Order: sequence, then C-alpha cells, then structure tokens
Amino acid sequence: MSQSIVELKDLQLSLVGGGGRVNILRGVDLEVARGETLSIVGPSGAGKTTLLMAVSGLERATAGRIRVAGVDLAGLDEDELARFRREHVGIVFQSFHLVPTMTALENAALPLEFAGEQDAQPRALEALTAVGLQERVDHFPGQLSGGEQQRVALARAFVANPSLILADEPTGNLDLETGERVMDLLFRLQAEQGTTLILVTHDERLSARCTRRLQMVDGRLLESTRSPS
Ligand SMILES: Nc1ncnc2c1ncn2[C@@H]1O[C@H](COP(=O)(O)OP(=O)(O)OP(=O)(O)O)[C@@H](O)[C@H]1O
Repeated sequence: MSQSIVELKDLQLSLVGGGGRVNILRGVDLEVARGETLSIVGPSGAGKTTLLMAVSGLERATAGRIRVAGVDLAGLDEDELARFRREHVGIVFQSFHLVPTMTALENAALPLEFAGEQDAQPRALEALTAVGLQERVDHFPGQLSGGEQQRVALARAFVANPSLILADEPTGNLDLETGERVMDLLFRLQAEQGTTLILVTHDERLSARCTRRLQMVDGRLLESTRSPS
C-alpha cells in the first residue's frame, strides 16, 4: 500500500460560469503521508476550498491525476464517489453544515446511517461524548452555540473513523477562545485516531500546529516557510 494518502499530479480544475471559463486549480502537485497534518494558507480566491472539494470528490478535476486513500477518483461515478467519501473522508466546514431538523445525535450518526451501520446511534453517542456534548444529544443545531455546533460537526466528521479529515476554516465563525477549544479537540481526535488532516486556514496559530504548511497562490501550491511568530 502506498505511504501517501493523497497523491495529486498536475491537477487542474476549471469551471465555466457566467463570466466564462475560470481556471481555479492550475497544476497542483501534492503528496500527503498517512497521519500527517498539513495546513494550506494563502490569499482569498487562491483555490484552497476548491482543492479540498476536489480531494473529497465533491468537485471533479478537469485534468491531472488524483488518488486518495489508494482510490483513483477520476474513474468513479457519483455513487462510487459518495461511497468513497463515506469510507475515507470526514469534512469540517466553516459554517458547520449540520442538518437543522435533526438532533445532535442524529447529525453525528449520519455517516454511519448512510453506511447502513447497525450501531450508528451508540457510536454517535460515543463521538458526542468525546467532544463533551453527551448532555446535549437531543438538542437541535438551533439550540446550540456556534462552538457546540462545530463540536457536533467534529463528532460527525470523526464518527466513522475516516483516514482523512478535510477542514475548511473550521474556526472562521467562532470567537478566539471557542475556536481554540474546537481546534484542541480537532487535534486531539486526529492524534488519537492517527487521522491525516488537511486544514485550510487564515489563522497563523492554527497553521503552526500542523507538521507541514503549504501556500496556495493563484491555483498552485508552493512550499511555505513559517512567518516568525
Ligand atoms: N462555481 C464556481 N464558478 C466559477 N468560479 C468559481 C466557482 N467556485 C469558485 N470559483 C472561483 O474560484 C476561485 C477560487 O475559489 P476558492 O473558494 O477555492 O478560493 P479560496 O482560496 O478557498 O478563497 P477563500 O480564502 O476566500 O475562501 C475564486 O476566484 C472563486 O470565485
């Protein structure tokens, strides 16, 4: 088995919008080792979110090679991509993306329910307990604070023990202190499960917690040295 969980070679992604074709990813080369924590920083509009979408199979690359967890994503149809995500990837978004009509427990159980797991609810309870929300399992997202909602999202991302977690500005909607606590949890779960983490962030301190940092500029990845803190 390959040591790299993510292998991108000259990955390109363009989208056609009202203003014509936009080349968003312009030849991305990347190898991420299993268990590594990688941060991607860079200016707004550089293509960071789009890169995460491509790695999760939510956006299709236009050209280039994309292998994640040993799976060649270009060869998969939509159903196969959905199965790939269920089996290998957990995603944490800036705006939480919880289902508002479902309780915390139901939200956290979703990946397991989709996978047809019999023990979805007890495992979701375990995941919510790991993020300190065992008292809030029957609450709906609207009854939870932003930090609590993001902790439910963390429970959901980790519940199926994915090999890869993709986090897109996970503290972007949280105050500093709440964001710190959410990130402590994210890194604790990552370390406990040995999960690979790719983190897109504007926050230098978060980026500094990762073992490697890359910069995305104009649709390409560059090695990046840490700015002095
Ligand atoms: N569906 C789309 N159609 C056309 N252009 C798009 C689409 N989605 C994204 N873009 C453009 O692609 C570029 C990269 O967007 P992306 O969200 O990946 O950047 P980003 O680096 O994550 O930015 P930010 O830090 O602001 O979140 C932007 O110029 C954006 O406007």
